[in-house]
Amino acid sequence: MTAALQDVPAQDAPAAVRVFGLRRAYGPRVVIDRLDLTIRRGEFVALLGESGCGKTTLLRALAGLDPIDGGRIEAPKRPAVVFQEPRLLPWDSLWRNVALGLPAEGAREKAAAALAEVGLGGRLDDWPRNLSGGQAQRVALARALVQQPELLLLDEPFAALDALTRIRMHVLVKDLVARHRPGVLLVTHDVEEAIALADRILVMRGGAIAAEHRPSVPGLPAATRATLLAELGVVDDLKSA
Ligand SMILES: Nc1ncnc2c1ncn2[C@@H]1O[C@H](COP(=O)(O)OP(=O)(O)OP(=O)(O)O)[C@@H](O)[C@H]1O
Repeated sequence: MTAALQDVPAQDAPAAVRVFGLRRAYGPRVVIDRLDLTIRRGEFVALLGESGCGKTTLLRALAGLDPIDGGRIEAPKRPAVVFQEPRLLPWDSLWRNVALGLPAEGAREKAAAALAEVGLGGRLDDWPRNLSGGQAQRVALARALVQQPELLLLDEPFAALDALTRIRMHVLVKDLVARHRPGVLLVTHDVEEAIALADRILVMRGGAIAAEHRPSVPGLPAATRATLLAELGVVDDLKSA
């Protein structure tokens, strides 16, 4: 990821992923249906939607973890993924967990730099069992970032953390994304989290992107908690939100 990208407005940045007419079905049940989506480098996109609407299915398809049944996904590079659970290998030290999949030469140095970026620079030779939930998630983030991804996929990575740790992680992730400029797709159930982090909030319904909000662009409709809750069907209409 180049420093020059810092200066490129998000709408002109190269695409981290483009999705055209995506379709994914489990047997007769069509979960994703003609879904289009572009995420640009440096753009932080949050994906909200009712439970079971297909958010994780979309993320796993983008990650290349599951097959697709139609349409096209164009990503210049393999995306990195952080899940709700850190998924660290208990028998490997922290630096080896981060360096997993890197060429051996320079792996420890790269892992050390990534761990330093998430505030765990002194813990290279420590073990996953000695970490708190928040620290383990930091290692998972370091493991994703060390790949220098152009697209970072986050599947409810903060959902299992306590409220204060979650806020600390928000600050950290925002900072890391500002520095490395991957495109980000964050799947979350947390409307406040989406508003706090995202440049663009997408609402998924009926297998596709049903609505889009931009919390921070002056002159455009604000993505407020109320509009998003109404969009998600949590409240009946905007007046009662
Ligand atoms: N491997 C599978 N086989 C069959 N059906 C599946 C499979 N995985 C997911 N589904 C179904 O596909 C639909 C979408 O699931 P998915 O996990 O993508 O939703 P989600 O929006 O991420 O849900 P949540 O917010 O609860 O995590 C659900 O109805 C689910 O039951």
